[in-house]
Amino acid sequence: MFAVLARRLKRLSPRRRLQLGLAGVLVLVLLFAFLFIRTAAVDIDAQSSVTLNLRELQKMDAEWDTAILRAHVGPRSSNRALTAPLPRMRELMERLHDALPMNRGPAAGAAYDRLALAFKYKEQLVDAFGRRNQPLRSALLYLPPAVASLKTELAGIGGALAPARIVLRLDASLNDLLSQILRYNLSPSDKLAARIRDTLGDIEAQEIAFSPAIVEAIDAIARQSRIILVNRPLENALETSIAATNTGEAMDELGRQFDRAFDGVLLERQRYRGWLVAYSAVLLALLAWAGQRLRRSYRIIGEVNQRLVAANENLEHRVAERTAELQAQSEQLELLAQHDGLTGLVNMRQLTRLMEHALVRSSRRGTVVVVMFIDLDGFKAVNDTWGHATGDVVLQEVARRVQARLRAEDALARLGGDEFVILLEEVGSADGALRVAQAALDAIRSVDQANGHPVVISASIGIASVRGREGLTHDPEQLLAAADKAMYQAKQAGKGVFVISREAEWAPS
Ligand SMILES: Nc1nc2c(ncn2[C@@H]2O[C@H](COP(=O)(O)OP(=O)(O)OP(=O)(O)O)[C@@H](O)[C@H]2O)c(=O)[nH]1
Repeated sequence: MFAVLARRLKRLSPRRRLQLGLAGVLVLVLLFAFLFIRTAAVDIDAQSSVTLNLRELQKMDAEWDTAILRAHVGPRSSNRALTAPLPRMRELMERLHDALPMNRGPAAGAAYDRLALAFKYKEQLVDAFGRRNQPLRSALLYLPPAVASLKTELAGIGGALAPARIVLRLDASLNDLLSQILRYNLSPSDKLAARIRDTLGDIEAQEIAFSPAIVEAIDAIARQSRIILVNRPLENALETSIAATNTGEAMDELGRQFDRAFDGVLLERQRYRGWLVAYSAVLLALLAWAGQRLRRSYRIIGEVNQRLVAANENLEHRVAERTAELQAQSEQLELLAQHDGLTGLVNMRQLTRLMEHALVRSSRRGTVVVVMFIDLDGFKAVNDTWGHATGDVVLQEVARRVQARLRAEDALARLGGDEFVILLEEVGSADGALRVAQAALDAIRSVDQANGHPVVISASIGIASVRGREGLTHDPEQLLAAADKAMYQAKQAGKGVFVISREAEWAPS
């Protein structure tokens, strides 16, 4: 699969590959961020806060129950003890409500709703309980001392005015009432209530025999007794209902739901941690693979680079060789361009250049430049008799022998065919020039055989010269033309001689 992927990637343009690479890196980073956030997404503080709130609520609820019990059985009533915890409990309920989103699913919400309903109901019941408890506590506190006080009164002046039988009966009824009320307070029942009512009726029936003060005391005792009769069972019923609200169980359920949610989050975090470890391992493997590819690429680049350097050195070597060859060829061409191929003498082009330089030098130094135009005599006959090859040998031999008679600084050129030119510089006198002409003539005449064939040749030589500044007024063509003209005169004079141009100039003797 990797190979197929790599092949497909290779087919893409570099720009597209770069875009894909960047997108890949982005996906890897996002995936890493997602996994990391999932593993870190456990707010331990929030969880602790929920647990603490719930515990505090449970504690306050238990204390509330204790306060209710105290109000129920205790001697005094305290409505404040029943209502004081309510604001804090409401606040805790609010906090738990705010923490509900930490749960997933509807179970925690339902448990919270049940608890809220139970609390609301319990609050109403406690409110009603408080309203009943107040007069009941007062009556219960009132009754024993009131009965004792009345009894004392009956034993004193208040009883002295009434018949002793009635006083005794009222005293006994009061004793019954007190014990019945106390029993009723502990365990109310309809039967006991009926007996208390009977006792009360009996007591009230005897009022007529007593003073108004005693009547008033009896009425007050009867009133308080009836309050106890009415409120005791109601209060008991309210307390039973309060106990039945079962807020404790509702809180336990809500606590279980929160614990389950927290456990779920913890499990999820462990699962994502596992994913994160696996992801990191894959990422490391990818990085190792990329590193290996990179190393391989560098190695290939290094090898290619070495080969390029070697090829470059080879190329430089070949270029140097080729340049040297071209240089040699160029020099050869230059040589060919300046020399006559048959005799190796300088040609017309080079002769012209040599003459230009010689004329400049003579004008500067005031010396004489001499040009001798040589045309062979009888050469055609050699060609015609012995062939062109033999004619060539004659030309080469003429060149060699004339050259041998000249100074190193003198020049001998072949213009073509059987025409040669001698260039002399710094010629002291006309005699000197004539000696050279004679030597050349002798050298040419000395060629008497070629290729084993007998040959007879001579030469007609025309001599021209120019001196000092005059040289500047002459160019090579003029000087050569003057020599050529003189050579023509030599031909006309019968060949085998040399003629000096009439314009020739010589150094003053
Ligand atoms: N072998 C040979 N012959 C050449 C060459 N160049 C020219 N020739 C021949 O040289 C001869 C020159 O002719 P001419 O100068 O009239 O011959 P000549 O017998 O010396 O006659 P004059 O100059 O009138 O005395 C011709 O036959 C040309 O064909 C060459 O390079 N080699």
